[in-house]
Amino acid sequence: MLKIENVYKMYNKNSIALKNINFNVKRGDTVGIIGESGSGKSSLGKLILGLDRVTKGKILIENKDSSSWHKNNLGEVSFVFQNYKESLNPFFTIEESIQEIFWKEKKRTKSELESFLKMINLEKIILSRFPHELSGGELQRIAILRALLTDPTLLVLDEALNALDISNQILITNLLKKKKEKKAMTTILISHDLEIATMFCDKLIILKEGELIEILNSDFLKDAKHSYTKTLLDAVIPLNLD
Ligand SMILES: Nc1ncnc2c1ncn2[C@@H]1O[C@H](COP(=O)(O)OP(=O)(O)OP(=O)(O)O)[C@@H](O)[C@H]1O
Repeated sequence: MLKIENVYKMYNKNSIALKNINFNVKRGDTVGIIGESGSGKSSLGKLILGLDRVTKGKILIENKDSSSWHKNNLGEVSFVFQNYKESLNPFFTIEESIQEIFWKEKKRTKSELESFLKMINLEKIILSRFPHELSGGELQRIAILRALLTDPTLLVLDEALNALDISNQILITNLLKKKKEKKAMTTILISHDLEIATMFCDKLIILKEGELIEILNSDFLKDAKHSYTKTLLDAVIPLNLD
């Protein structure tokens, strides 16, 4: 469903954020984009979402250019960015922010809203609160819930699990897995947290200084060839047991 072909991104003459990136993602796959700070992860995420233009190359979603795809299929692409705190209107209660998702449809009942909150381990009391009255982890779960309620075909999560404690990370990844199975939702998880990425993703795209240095199947992490990938993986999984 997603094809990244010879993609380059330059913000100015002297800095190349992405160099010749090539990979494909199948419908329903969960792919992690991994790399250290400044390696180009968010740049790639924005290009996939059609929020920014490639300098060279092509990004196709369902064979349509990513920049036009999301305009024609509004609602099918969803994302949660690292600045999730700004993703909610500060003047809306959490109830209003969730109802906003259904502006084209009938408003959801209180008990439906409560069951949505239950899925992300939040109490109904949250509904009447404003974003500034929630913790970072609570806000992040609301941002993910809102993204999922749009029923996306493609979900891009940019460092969207990092304010969650481990039990909520597991809860959210299980919720995402269910959605993936039910709707064949494709998920791109941008993260520097290799542990969560190896747990959750089918495939890992490793970026270093704007270059794709390795594509790894999560079931075969031991096949990592690049020394940088091995060092990264060694920090979370002892690979040298055999
Ligand atoms: N709008 C922009 N204008 C100019 N340079 C940019 C812009 N956005 C990103 N860059 C530069 O492009 C490079 C890649 O940035 P990017 O945000 O994609 O990295 P990242 O891997 O997501 O980093 P982090 O993990 O810190 O969020 C960096 O050198 C960054 O300074």
